[in-house]
Amino acid sequence: MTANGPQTVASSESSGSATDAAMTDDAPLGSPRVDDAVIESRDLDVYYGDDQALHGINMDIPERKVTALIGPSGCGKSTFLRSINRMNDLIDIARVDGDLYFHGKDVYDDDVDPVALRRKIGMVFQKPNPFPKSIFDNVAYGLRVQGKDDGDVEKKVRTALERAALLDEVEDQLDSSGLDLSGGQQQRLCIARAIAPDPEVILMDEPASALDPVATSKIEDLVEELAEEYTVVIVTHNMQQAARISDKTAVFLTGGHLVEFDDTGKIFENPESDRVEDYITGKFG
Ligand SMILES: Nc1ncnc2c1ncn2[C@@H]1O[C@H](COP(=O)(O)OP(=O)(O)OP(=O)(O)O)[C@@H](O)[C@H]1O
Repeated sequence: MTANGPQTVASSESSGSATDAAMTDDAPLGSPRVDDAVIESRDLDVYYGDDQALHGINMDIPERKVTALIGPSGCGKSTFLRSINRMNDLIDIARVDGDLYFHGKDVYDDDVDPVALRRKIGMVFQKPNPFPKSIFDNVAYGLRVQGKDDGDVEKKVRTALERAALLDEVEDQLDSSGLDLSGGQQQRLCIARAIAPDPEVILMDEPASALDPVATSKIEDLVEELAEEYTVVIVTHNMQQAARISDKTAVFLTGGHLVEFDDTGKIFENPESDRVEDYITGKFG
């Protein structure tokens, strides 16, 4: 990853239609654009009915790094996350304007199949939500939908469980219900389910907030390991967690504005924005 200096713009062949919006007054401080971006958001607005939840979001998400989205409740972190793999399509009143590129292709183009997109950009939710099926069948689910044959499924299920740091704990009980696992194990099962179809990006919406400290620490270790193979975007309320595990941090503030986006060390040690500093130091939010 090559970060640009504050308020600078790297040329991006993959998003030739994008404007230099990062240079406008609304541009976030820091480095909204990076050279090895896999996801590029350009002037992204999201509305729920008449209410605008996100305003002109410009952000490049680097490949195989952890990008954390932080900010006070209701500032639009989850909305932005759901925009990336079009989960907002499932909310009737949600509407998206602007551009969201994945490898240079706008995911909102008419010819993009959202289901295929979500195989490339998987998601893990706040509350572990295994299907009422066996551990094996939970992880195999997406592969079977893709029509993989049984031998392939078996191998990929084991690989996914291993990558999710769960295989050792469940190897002898793959036929038991996923619902019988502990909360932390269930969340790792959901991570295995998300990575089994071989996505490139994993979106995580507060994946550890329902877990105890030990389970949280396992998920944090796992997130860092996953970034060796996947691009990870994680929403968290926990600033220490963002500081510990992410490479880049985006700070959203009230009203749905991205105020600052930069290397995590910079955001936490020397943010450009006074509002971000106040938020980080707990003066509000
Ligand atoms: N399904 C929805 N229908 C209508 N409004 C919504 C919907 N989801 C979110 N919103 C509104 O959009 C704004 C942003 O919400 P969002 O959940 O994205 O924020 P957030 O930063 O993730 O909050 P939190 O940290 O509390 O999860 C809020 O005003 C919220 O009320």
